[in-house]
Amino acid sequence: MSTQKSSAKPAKITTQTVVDMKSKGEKISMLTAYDFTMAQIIDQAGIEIILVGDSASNVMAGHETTVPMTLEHMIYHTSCVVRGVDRALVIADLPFMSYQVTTKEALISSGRMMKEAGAHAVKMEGGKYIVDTVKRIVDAGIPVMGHLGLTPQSIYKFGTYKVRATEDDEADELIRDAKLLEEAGCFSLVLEKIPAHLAEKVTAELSIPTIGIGAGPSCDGQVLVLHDMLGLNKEFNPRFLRRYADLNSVMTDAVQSYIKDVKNKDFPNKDEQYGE
Ligand SMILES: Nc1nc(=O)c2c([nH]1)NC[C@@H]1CN(c3ccc(C(=O)N[C@@H](CCC(=O)O)C(=O)O)cc3)CN21
Ligand SMILES: CC(C)C(=O)C(=O)O
Ligand SMILES: [Mg+2]
Repeated sequence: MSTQKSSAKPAKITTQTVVDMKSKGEKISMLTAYDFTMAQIIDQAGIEIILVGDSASNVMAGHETTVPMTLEHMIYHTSCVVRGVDRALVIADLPFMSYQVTTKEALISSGRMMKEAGAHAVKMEGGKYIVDTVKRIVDAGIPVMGHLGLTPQSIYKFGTYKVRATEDDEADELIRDAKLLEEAGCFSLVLEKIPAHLAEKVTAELSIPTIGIGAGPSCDGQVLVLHDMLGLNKEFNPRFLRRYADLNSVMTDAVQSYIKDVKNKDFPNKDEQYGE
């Protein structure tokens, strides 16, 4: 009989774990979460990385873009997620304008995310112009995930959410940025909505893992917004999205059954009330 306890939990996932997964050729799974309950479910389901995305701006707060998201709100969402997590690596997006103005501000924002929220790492969008900032944050002991390609915080600069780096000069710039971010100390890199062959090239040229969203199958891992892949969200239909459930219909049916039972006086019944 094995001496290993069958109830033993897998080792906690660290940034080194995900870097090692790339060398072993094991794919990395990542999903977003913004609250305790959802984080607990996906952590227990076995997800390796939970991203507290600034997509909370869209999914939680109902904004059109991620631009209005604040550091205070990201700290709140991240602290909720951290309380639900036992083994996954929790990475928090730094919101727009909490890291771009000065390196000092980026350090303060990252430090608050670690100390007040309990994040294990931070993520920030951008290439060349943030590499010095990334270096300082990594030097301070905070792991950083990069994010290139479609960078939603720059939507007002680009004007669309179209696929990025389809032209050679843009693709070359993305490859240069990816290498700079790796040299600056990023432990991993999100590639969003870029051609699959470009993501394949970046993935082959880097020793840190790439996590793709709309970046094809060659990335070392994949990420989706939880509410999108659960089918909670009916309006968002990009080509890269695969829905694994239709929770919108499940919830609508449940709520309509409840309304019907209340109207028909079928709820509550004898067992669902108190006698005294
Ligand atoms: N719910 C949700 N899911 C996400 O994946 C997500 C967010 N919110 N918010 C932050 C960013 C924004 N992201 C986006 C936004 C739009 C497209 C997109 O493909 N939109 C259109 C095409 C737009 C165009 O071609 O101009 C589409 O076809 O769905 C993709 C990723 C990814 N992130
Ligand atoms: C889509 C992922 C990569 C993200 O940045 C977010 O959810 O905010
Ligand atoms: Mg984001």
